Amino acid sequence: MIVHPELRRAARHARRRLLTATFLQGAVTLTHLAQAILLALSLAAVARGDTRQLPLLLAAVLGSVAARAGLGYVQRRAATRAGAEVRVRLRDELLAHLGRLGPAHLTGARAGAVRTTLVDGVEGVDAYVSRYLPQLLITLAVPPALLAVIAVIEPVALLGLVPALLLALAGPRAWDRLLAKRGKEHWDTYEGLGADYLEALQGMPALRAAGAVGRARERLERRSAALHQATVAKLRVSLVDTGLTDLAVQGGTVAAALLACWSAAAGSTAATGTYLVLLLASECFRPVRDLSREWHAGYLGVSAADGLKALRTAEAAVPDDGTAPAHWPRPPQLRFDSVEFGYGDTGEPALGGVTFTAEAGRTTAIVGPSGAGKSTLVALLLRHRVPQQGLITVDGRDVAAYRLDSLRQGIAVVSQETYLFHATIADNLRLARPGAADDELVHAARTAGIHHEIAALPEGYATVLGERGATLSGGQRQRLALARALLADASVLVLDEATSSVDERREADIVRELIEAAGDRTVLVVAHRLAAVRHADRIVVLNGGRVDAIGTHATLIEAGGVYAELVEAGRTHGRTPEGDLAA
Ligand SMILES: Nc1ncnc2c1ncn2[C@@H]1O[C@H](COP(=O)(O)OP(=O)(O)OP(=O)(O)O)[C@@H](O)[C@H]1O
Repeated sequence: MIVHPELRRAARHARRRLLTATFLQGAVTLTHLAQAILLALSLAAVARGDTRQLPLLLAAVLGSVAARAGLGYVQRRAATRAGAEVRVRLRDELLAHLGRLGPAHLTGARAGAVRTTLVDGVEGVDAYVSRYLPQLLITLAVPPALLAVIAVIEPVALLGLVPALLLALAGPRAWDRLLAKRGKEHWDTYEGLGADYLEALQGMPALRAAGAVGRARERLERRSAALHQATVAKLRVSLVDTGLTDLAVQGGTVAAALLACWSAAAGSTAATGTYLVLLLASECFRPVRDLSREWHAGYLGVSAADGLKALRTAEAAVPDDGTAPAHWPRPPQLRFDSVEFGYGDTGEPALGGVTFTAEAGRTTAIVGPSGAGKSTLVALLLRHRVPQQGLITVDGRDVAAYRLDSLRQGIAVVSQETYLFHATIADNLRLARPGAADDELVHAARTAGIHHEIAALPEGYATVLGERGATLSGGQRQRLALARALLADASVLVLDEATSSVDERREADIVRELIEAAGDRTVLVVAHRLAAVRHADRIVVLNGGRVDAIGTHATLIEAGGVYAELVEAGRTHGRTPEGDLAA
C-alpha cells in the first residue's frame, strides 16, 4: 500500500476524472454487494421452501450483473481517460522543466535514462493512479462498512473476519520498505539498460569503426542479465506480499463461513442471516484481492517515482529570474567584461578575465586553439552557465536581466552539433519560424548554400530526413541548421563551429555569404579554421581562457603571436591557399 508523495502529486493533474473513476468503481462494488444480498435472499427462500419470490430475486441478480457490466465499461473508460490526462500533463511538465534545465543538465544525466523516465516511468504512473489508487480508496472504505453490517447480523463472524482483514491489509506493510528498495534497484537497472541501448544504437558507427560491436553486445548482455536478476528479486518480494494477502483472504473467508455455520447449527442465527454472512464475508475480501491484482500494474510507477521526482525537482544550472524581453529595436552590442568561469572543481578556470566587445551589427570572430574556451563563452552568453566573476551584457543590459526563453530566442545559434528531426526538410526549417512561407525557406537555404542540393532531391523540401538527419552528409546537416538559424530572424547570430563539417573552400564561401546575408545582425563566429573568419570585422584571439589579442586579420598577422601561429599551423597541415589565411 505504498502511496508515494510524488504519485499523489501526479494524481492531482486529473483529480476530477480520478474521483469519477473512483465513484464508478464504488458503483461496481455496490453491484457485487447487491448480487450477494440477492443471492443470500434467494438461497434462504429455497431453504425455506418458499419459491414465490425466486424468479423476481433471480431476475434482480441478472439485473445487477448487467448493471455491473455497463458500469465496469464506463469505469474503465473514465480511468483510462484520467490516466491519459495524468500522463500528458506529467510529460508536459517534465519536458518544460528539462527545457529550463538546458544542456548543462544533460552533461550530468544520460539521455537514455531520461528517456526511460519520461516514457516508461510515466506509463507506470498512469497504471498506478488510474487503477491502483481508485481501488485503494474502495478497499479502505468498503470492508469496514461491511464489517459493520455483519456485526449487526452475526457478530461472532467478526472473530474470523477482523484478524484476517488486518493481516491482509497491514501484514504486507512490513514489506513496504523492502518492496520500495527492490523496486528502486530494478528501476535503476532498467534505466541504465535503456541508456546503454540508446548509446549503443547512436554510437553504432563509432563502435563498428573501432571493431567494438562484439564488446558492446557483451556489455549489453551483462546489463540484461542484471536486469533479469533485479526483476526476479523484485518479484520475489512482491509475490510474498501477494501470497500473504491471499492467505489472509482465504483464511478469513473460511473462518467466517465456519463461524456462521456453527452459529446457525447452534440455532442462534436464522438461515437468511447465515447466507448473508457467508456471501458478504467473501465480498469483504473482494476489494483486497482486486487491490493486490492492481498492485502489480502500479508497481512500476512506484519504482519510477524517485526518478520522476529527481527529474522534476532538478535544479537548473541557471536561475530564470530575469524579466526583460529580448526584443532589441536595433541589433545589440555584446560585451564580455572581466568574465571568469570554471567548470566545478576542475582546477584551471576555462575562462580567466575575458574582456571584449562584439560591436552592434558587425561580425566578431573568436578564434583560438582547442580548449581555449570559445564554446564556453557562447554557453555563458546564452546563460546555459553563469560566470563566477564579471559581466556579460547584450544591448547594455546584463544577460541575467532577460527572460531566459526570450534571450535564447533573440540569439540564434548554430553549433557544431546540429540536430535535425525525423521530419521533412521544410518542417525542420520551420522549427525556427512555424509561419515561414516557402520562398522564405528557399531564401534561407540558398544563403546557407544548401538550396541546390535540396532542390535536386526527388521530393525537394518535402523529403523526410532520417533520424538526426542521418540521410544527409555532415556538411549538409550543418548547412541545413544554418538555414534554420537564418530563418529564426534573430538580431544576434552565433555560429559556433557551425561550418566545421563543410570543406574549407566551401566554409569560407558560406561564412562570407552568411556575413553578407546577416545584414545588420550582430554576428559572433566561433571557428577553428581561420579561413572562415578572415572577413570578420574584428577577431578576438583566445588562448588558455584569456584574450591573447584583438584585431583584424591583417593586424593580427602583422603582430605575430597566437593568431599568426595558428595560421602557420594551418599552412603546415597542408591547407589550400584559399582555405587558409595566406594573405
Ligand atoms: N562540461 C564541461 N565540464 C568540464 N570541463 C569542460 C566542460 N566543457 C568544457 N570544459 C573544459 O573547458 C575548457 C574550455 O573548453 P571549450 O569547449 O570552451 O573550448 P573550445 O575553445 O571551444 O575548444 P574546441 O575548439 O576544441 O571546441 C577546456 O579545458 C575543456 O576541457
